[in-house]
Parts: sequence; structure tokens; C-alpha cells
Amino acid sequence: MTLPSKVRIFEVGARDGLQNEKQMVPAGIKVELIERLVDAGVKAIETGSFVSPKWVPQMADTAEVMEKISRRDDVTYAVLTPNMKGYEGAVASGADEIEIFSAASEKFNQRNINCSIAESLERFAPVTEAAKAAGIPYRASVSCALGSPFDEEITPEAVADVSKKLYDMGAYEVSIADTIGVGTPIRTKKVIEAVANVIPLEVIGVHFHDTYGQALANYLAALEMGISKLDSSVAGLGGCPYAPGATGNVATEDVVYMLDGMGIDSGIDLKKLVTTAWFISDFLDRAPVSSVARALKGKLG
Ligand SMILES: CC(C)(COP(=O)([O-])OP(=O)([O-])OC[C@H]1O[C@@H](n2cnc3c(N)ncnc32)[C@H](O)[C@@H]1OP(=O)([O-])[O-])[C@@H](O)C(=O)NCCC(=O)NCCSC(=O)C[C@@](C)(O)CC(=O)[O-]
Repeated sequence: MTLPSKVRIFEVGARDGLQNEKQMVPAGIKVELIERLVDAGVKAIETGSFVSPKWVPQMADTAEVMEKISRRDDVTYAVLTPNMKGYEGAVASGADEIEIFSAASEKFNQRNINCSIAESLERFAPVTEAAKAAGIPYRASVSCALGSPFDEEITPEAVADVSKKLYDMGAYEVSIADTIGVGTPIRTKKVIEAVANVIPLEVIGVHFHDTYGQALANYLAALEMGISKLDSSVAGLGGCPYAPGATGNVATEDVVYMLDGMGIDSGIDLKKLVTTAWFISDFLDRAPVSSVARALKGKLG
């Protein structure tokens, strides 16, 4: 077992984390959240999405958020784009990179972006062509990789198939998403193994929700396989509006605490991160889901 000495955390709290919040979060709070996360050491951050405001009203102000954040040169500010219209919004906002997304579940894809998996890949073709021509890097996400909220089986081969197609479209990273947090470590390893049979291990990332309390165990399983690209969400914010039962992403504080304890460098200052988790949680008027944020409250000076 060789664990990586260093990992890249892709912080998704301002997009995946907040997209499902019923209470509208003002752009100013999103901007402060992003800037605090960057100050804590986050180097890759999802700031929002250019999707239909009718589908996800919470993300309607992504352009304003992008305009208002004080940007740093050493940080990648990324946005999610479902189609050319989203891509155009992303370019106009000056996003450093974009994320395209499909799924291993037909039913989820229909509910999430109103098309089949095959249609989504066709829809993303002009987006990737345009991004390539403009020199904008793109990563891709495969939802429901460890299970579906609908009554259907997801095979590792189905995940590998979509992953390969997205990789062949030029994605620099393919993120395996456990949208509803049902995965367990052996299952995680089997899926990563299947995906690593068709695309390089180095480009595989993981994006796990913690609905069943398995995300850290699954991240350890992924790290043991040599994966070093992890997504997480400050305060454990999150949930997908189109995946019934999906709760928060794994909390960045919990991941960073685990990594610190194993001597794996994430570049993130746990104290500043926990303070940020409480900042956004206080705004939302609830405690962070993160065990680490709750345990360390008031103990970090
Ligand atoms: C993809 C569509 C747009 C298709 O939705 P549609 O209704 O099939 O699209 P359409 O092309 O027929 O357009 C309908 C309307 O939306 C507008 N529109 C069309 N595109 C855009 C755009 N980019 N930005 C703004 N507006 C847009 C378009 O202009 C039109 O406006 P109208 O004429 O009715 O006023 C819709 O289904 C959608 O926006 N879905 C996004 C859903 C979403 O954001 N889900 C959450 C993100 S995925 C996720 O969280 C999973 C992930 C990545 O984190 C990994 C994991 O954990 O699984």
C-alpha cells in the first residue's frame, strides 16, 4: 500500500454545497465563503454553476459571485456548465476551468439535465471543442458511480464506460461521484479498478457524499489505490436537488483532519477551515455536519 504524500482538494462547498439550500444565500456571503476558503489554503475551488436558474435558483448569481471575488493567481476558480449556454457564461465570468457532468445512471441523468447519457455526451461535444480551442481546461464528473437513488444497479463497467468517453473528450480529470453516499470501501475499490482499466489512474478523482457515513473510509480506500484528487465541501454542505435522499458531501474539515493525521499534505490550514465552516454554518443557522468542526469549535485559539 503506497499512500500519496500530497493530495489536491477540490473544494465544492460554494457550488455543490450550497446549490440545494432552500434559503437563498446572498452573493456577498458566497464571496466571503470562497475568499475564506482560499485564505485557508484551498487552491482549487468551485465557485458556482451556469445552469438554468429555473432548475437551480441558488446558483443564479454565479456571474455576480465570480465578478466580486478577489482572485488569486495561484488558485483555480472553476464552474459547472451543462451546455453551450453555460459555457458562454463561464467564459464571460473568467472562470479558470469548467466542469462537464454526466452519470452512470440513465434515470438520474434525465432528472438532472433532462437528457440521456448519450445525449449529454453529444451536448458536451461542442462545449469541449470550444474549451479546447480557448485553452480552458475541463474536468468531468460521473454521478451515481457507486449507486443510484432509483431502483437500478450500477455496474463498475458502466462507470468505466462513461468515464472513458469523457476522458476521450479531453477531460483532464474524471471525478467518480458517489452522489447519494451509499458506497463502501470494497465497492469503491472495485469501481476505481474498473475505471483505471480504461483511463490512467492519475486522472481519476473522487467526489463522495457522506449520507451513510462511509465517505472517509471510501477516501482512504481510494488513497490506498493511489488516488490523490479529492473533492470535499466545507462544513459538509451539500446534496443534489435531483437525487432523492442525497445529503451533504464529505466535510473538508474531516478529510483534512484525516490527511493531517496520516501525514498527507493538503496545503490547507485546519484552524482557518474550521472557522470558515462555522462562518457559513452560523449564516445557515445550524451546526456543521462535520464531526471535526464540532469537536474543534472554540479549541483552536
Ligand atoms: C441542462 C438544463 C439547462 C436542461 O434543461 P432543459 O429545460 O432541457 O433546457 P433547454 O435547453 O430546453 O432550456 C430551457 C430554459 O433554460 C435556459 N437555459 C438552458 N441552459 C441554460 C444555462 N446553462 N444557463 C441558464 N439558462 C439556461 C434556456 O434558455 C431556456 O430558458 P427559457 O426559454 O425557458 O426562459 C437543465 O436541466 C439544468 O440546468 N440542469 C442543471 C441541474 C443541476 O445543476 N444539477 C446539479 C448539478 S450536478 C451535481 O450536483 C452532481 C455533481 C457534479 O456534484 C456530482 C455528484 O455528486 O453526483
